[in-house]
Amino acid sequence: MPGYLDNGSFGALGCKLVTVAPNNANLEQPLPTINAHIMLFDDATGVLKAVISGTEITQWRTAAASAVATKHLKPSRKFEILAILGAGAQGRIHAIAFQHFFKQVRIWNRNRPRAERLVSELNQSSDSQEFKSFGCNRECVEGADVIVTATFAKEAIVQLEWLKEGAHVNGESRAIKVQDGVRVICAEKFKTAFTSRGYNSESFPVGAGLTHHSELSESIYLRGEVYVDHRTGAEVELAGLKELGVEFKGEIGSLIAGDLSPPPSNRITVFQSLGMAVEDCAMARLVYDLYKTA
Ligand SMILES: NC(=O)C1=CN([C@@H]2O[C@H](COP(=O)(O)OP(=O)(O)OC[C@H]3O[C@@H](n4cnc5c(N)ncnc54)[C@H](OP(=O)(O)O)[C@@H]3O)[C@@H](O)[C@H]2O)C=CC1
Ligand SMILES: O=C([O-])C1=[NH+]CCC1
Repeated sequence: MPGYLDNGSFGALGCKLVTVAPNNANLEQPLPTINAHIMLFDDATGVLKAVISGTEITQWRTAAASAVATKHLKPSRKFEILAILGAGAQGRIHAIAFQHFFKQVRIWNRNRPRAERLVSELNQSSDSQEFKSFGCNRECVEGADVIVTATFAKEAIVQLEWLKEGAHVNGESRAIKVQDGVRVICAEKFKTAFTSRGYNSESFPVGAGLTHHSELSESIYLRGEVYVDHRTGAEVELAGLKELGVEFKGEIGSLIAGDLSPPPSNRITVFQSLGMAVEDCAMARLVYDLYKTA
């Protein structure tokens, strides 16, 4: 993921290399599923300045982007309940980052003991918020003001009729349309991981029109007001949604810049996050500057 932040005093030129290996969580000694490194270059000379671990940066900057999207899409709403689907790395960091704006944080995970472990960890470190694990995704979502989906589910795990009026959803998983003929060459050991995500050929994953509509039901995208982080990326990576007739209302950056107004507060809103390289570049630059002044 190459990126360039064109800013005189806070410029950053970088490239993140990121791998996704969903089976890492099942290892005897579990490893993060998403591992990353960021190469940070001098933005004037192009000289390499640092190679920075990007695993935690990816976790935090993704939750930060969702928080900013939530704030700008729902500027006047008072929140009480947050529902997080997925108790992996993203679920955990979203809970930590969002907790102060909610009275109750609900966490659902396909494998419930993992949600219970996370809830127990979070309750120990907080005395004001209530963290609660849920065994049923519907119960977790119903009544929530804000929902975060952070799983590798290939079927919808949130339905439109479960959402209350004015709810906001941060969808982390990409809705990928793999184009016909596209092939990703991957190591033998990752084949199981791809199979478990719905790809089913010897040469993984073969596109052949495969549409991965991610975690939200199509009706949520069709009835909600859908915003993205990066329109150009969304046109490609969310091509399957566009074909369904989903309209991307705009980028979160345009709301922040004041070029767009937030939708009426009673509308269901969706931030479909793709992840942007400039987010990683900005974070790498911050880390680098802190390191140099420490
Ligand atoms: N938009 C962005 O910028 C970014 C998006 N992401 C996305 O966020 C998501 C989570 O990533 P991360 O937290 O790092 O991954 P983790 O491996 O740490 O967590 C994965 C989570 O997904 C759950 N899960 C896996 N398969 C399924 C399934 N078929 N149905 C329901 N739940 C499932 C796991 O549950 P269990 O414990 O039961 O296995 C676990 O809760 C991924 O889709 C990833 O691509 C990640 C980084 C950046
Ligand atoms: O933006 C990102 O780094 C990622 N998005 C999905 C997996 C990793």
